[in-house]
Amino acid sequence: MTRKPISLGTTQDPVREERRAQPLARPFLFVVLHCDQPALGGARYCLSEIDVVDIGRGPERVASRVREANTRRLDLRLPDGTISKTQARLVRSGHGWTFEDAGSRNGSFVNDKRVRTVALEDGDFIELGNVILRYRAGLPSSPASAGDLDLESPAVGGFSTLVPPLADELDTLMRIARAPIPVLLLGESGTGKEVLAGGVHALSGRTGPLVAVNCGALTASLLESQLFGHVKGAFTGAIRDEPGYVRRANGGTLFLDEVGDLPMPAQAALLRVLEESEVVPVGGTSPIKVDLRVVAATHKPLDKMAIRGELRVDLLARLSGHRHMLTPLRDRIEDMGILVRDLLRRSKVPGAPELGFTVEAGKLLVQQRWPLNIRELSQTLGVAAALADGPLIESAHLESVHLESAHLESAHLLAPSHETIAPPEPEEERGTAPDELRGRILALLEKHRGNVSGVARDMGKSRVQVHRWIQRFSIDIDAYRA
Ligand SMILES: Nc1ncnc2c1ncn2[C@@H]1O[C@H](COP(=O)(O)OP(=O)(O)OP(=O)(O)O)[C@@H](O)[C@H]1O
Repeated sequence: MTRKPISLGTTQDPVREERRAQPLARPFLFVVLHCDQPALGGARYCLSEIDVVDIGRGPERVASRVREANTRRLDLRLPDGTISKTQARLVRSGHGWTFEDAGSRNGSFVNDKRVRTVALEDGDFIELGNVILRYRAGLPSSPASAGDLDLESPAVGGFSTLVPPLADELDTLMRIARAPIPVLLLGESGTGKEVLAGGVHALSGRTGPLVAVNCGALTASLLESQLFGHVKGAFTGAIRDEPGYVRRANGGTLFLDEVGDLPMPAQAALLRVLEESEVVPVGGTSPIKVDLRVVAATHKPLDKMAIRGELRVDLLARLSGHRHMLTPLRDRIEDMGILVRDLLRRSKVPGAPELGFTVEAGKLLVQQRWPLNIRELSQTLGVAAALADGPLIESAHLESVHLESAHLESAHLLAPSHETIAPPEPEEERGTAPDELRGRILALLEKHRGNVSGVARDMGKSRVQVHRWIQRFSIDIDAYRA
């Protein structure tokens, strides 16, 4: 009988070996955004094996690596009529890179300044025609994430990124997703934890449903019934059997959203389920087995909460099979093109033309710090798309970005950083509580019969700002126009 050789961990499998390799800091060039054609998404090119990058106009975005004598050249073609055939060149100089305009028709800009030759610094934005590129001097990347990547089409739930260190973390999460390991998603509000929870479920191969529980909304008196269900007649009003969240997720994924808001009694109850994999419905007598995969998410600092006694340490340990920290949008600006493409597609009215941006508006998008992350970007684009008069969104349509982000940013810098991973909730208007502000807007909409310009005038605010508030407070404006 022949025996298969047993792997001792020192495998010859090149894919595994590659994944194990330590990340190295490598230079990258990103195509961040085609302002007038955001549907083109973005791309990244690793510069570590390259001496020169030539950039110019072409029929489509395509990069080819060529070796000529002793020079390793990357030729990058961009589909933009305002870019010259020979637009610009990046040349390796010592440990860094120099940008050179090649005498282009419309000029080249680095960080908003027209340039001929300039030594590039980490994070510099390069503007060529309608295309915004970015140079990063040294991003940690494994051999797998150091490859060139052109992302024209989206990937499953939240797993798309051009940024190498994020790609490595998401690759780990994708592999974890297929095992029944509990996953804890941490990150600021609006970074996409819920979207990623959906992605983890989709990749898990589990055939049951994804059931989301908003932990902050569990009520103490109904807790057991909400989680574990009840039998008919268990209490007044229990007119039929109810399975509850946990049993509904049987064979699928239980998503514990805002797990940092879980009341103490619920923590004990959940811990029991996770340890024993069975529940007893309220009014029931025997335990029922459940097959669960748990994904939890929060923007709160759970470790600190556990130290302060606000979260049970044993529950935290149970939830933390694999921890994944989501990156704030400001630290993955290179993904702006692929995010904008997906968000615009989602808010597109059927039959309406594809929207793009003027270069000025595109620059605003990549220069903001987005304290409320992808949610804020999504809302901003929703309003801008509604306000755009033609095929291009202009800076004026993104006006609220200047106002609110700057406002929140200063609030964030002053906030005590130990209380939350996230920036604080937005101040609606200085000195105004959200309910009060909502009431004021409703009264003015009534007065002006749904005319937003009238409301804006009375409040001394821009129309864009009022539209944002209307969207945030879920006000049905048509009801006032009738
Ligand atoms: N990768 C993505 N691509 C496109 N849209 C995204 C992505 N990630 C998040 N979004 C959008 O951003 C918004 C916020 O996402 P989500 O609710 O998942 O964030 P969150 O981190 O769970 O927020 P919170 O902590 O406030 O609950 C949603 O509208 C979502 O559709």
